[in-house]
Amino acid sequence: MTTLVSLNTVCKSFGGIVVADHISIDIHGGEILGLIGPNGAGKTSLFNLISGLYPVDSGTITVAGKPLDGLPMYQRARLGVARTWQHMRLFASMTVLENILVAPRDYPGEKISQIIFRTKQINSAEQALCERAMSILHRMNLTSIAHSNVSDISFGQQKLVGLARALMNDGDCLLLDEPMAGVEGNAYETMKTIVREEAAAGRAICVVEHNVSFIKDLCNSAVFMARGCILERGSVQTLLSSKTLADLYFGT
Ligand SMILES: Nc1ncnc2c1ncn2[C@@H]1O[C@H](COP(=O)(O)OP(=O)(O)OP(=O)(O)O)[C@@H](O)[C@H]1O
Repeated sequence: MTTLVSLNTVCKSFGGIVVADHISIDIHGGEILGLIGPNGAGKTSLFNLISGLYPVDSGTITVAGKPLDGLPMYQRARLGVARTWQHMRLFASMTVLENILVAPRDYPGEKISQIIFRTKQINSAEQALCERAMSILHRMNLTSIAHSNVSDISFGQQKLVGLARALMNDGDCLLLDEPMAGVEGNAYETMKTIVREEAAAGRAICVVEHNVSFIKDLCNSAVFMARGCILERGSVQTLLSSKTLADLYFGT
């Protein structure tokens, strides 16, 4: 198995709050790794460090062998780091399709010289992006709402749009931050299917999720975090059958 995402002794503190304390994790292509732990454990912070929202204090992160150190978010996205957000961050006044089209890895026509001299290529690249976005929506059974305003669709559909936007990156690393929170019914099943398909396509996927049955269903293994530390890595079943970890997680 190829290691696609690698964190090596990553540390990060905000003042006195330690969110990452010498974190080392490898995620292989095709793997779905669950990241579980109580509120405030540092799970989302880890995603923020990988995606470049915050710089690490020390340690290294590589994706497909390329170091991300010091790179801003957009350059990490270009290297194949894609993520969803706990609070979706969709553009409320835009359509579903427009929300997805903001997120390819490269935009055609970013340079003024291309816009002037290569209009045809830009048009066909934009057409290809549009087709790609529609094919992702098709996989999610959402083509009928492609032109709906994103604020007019259901919460579960909005969560899927957040995932669709991340999939536009087509990268090696997919970070899913609480994809199932508030999602039920068809959207829940679709989310599971798509995440499985993306792993089967060889991506390294990490899921932060409090929905334990989703994690049990989907993840090959899981990491248990608390107070910025990894306490244990193993199967979800094993982690949750540990009384110490269950006590920490559920506060029982
Ligand atoms: N930018 C920041 N500045 C200061 N403190 C922060 C910052 N980001 C996160 N924290 C703190 O770091 C700790 C870990 O937060 P984080 O969101 O990573 O936890 P989490 O495990 O994802 O929790 P939850 O399951 O509730 O989403 C929390 O105490 C949080 O308040």
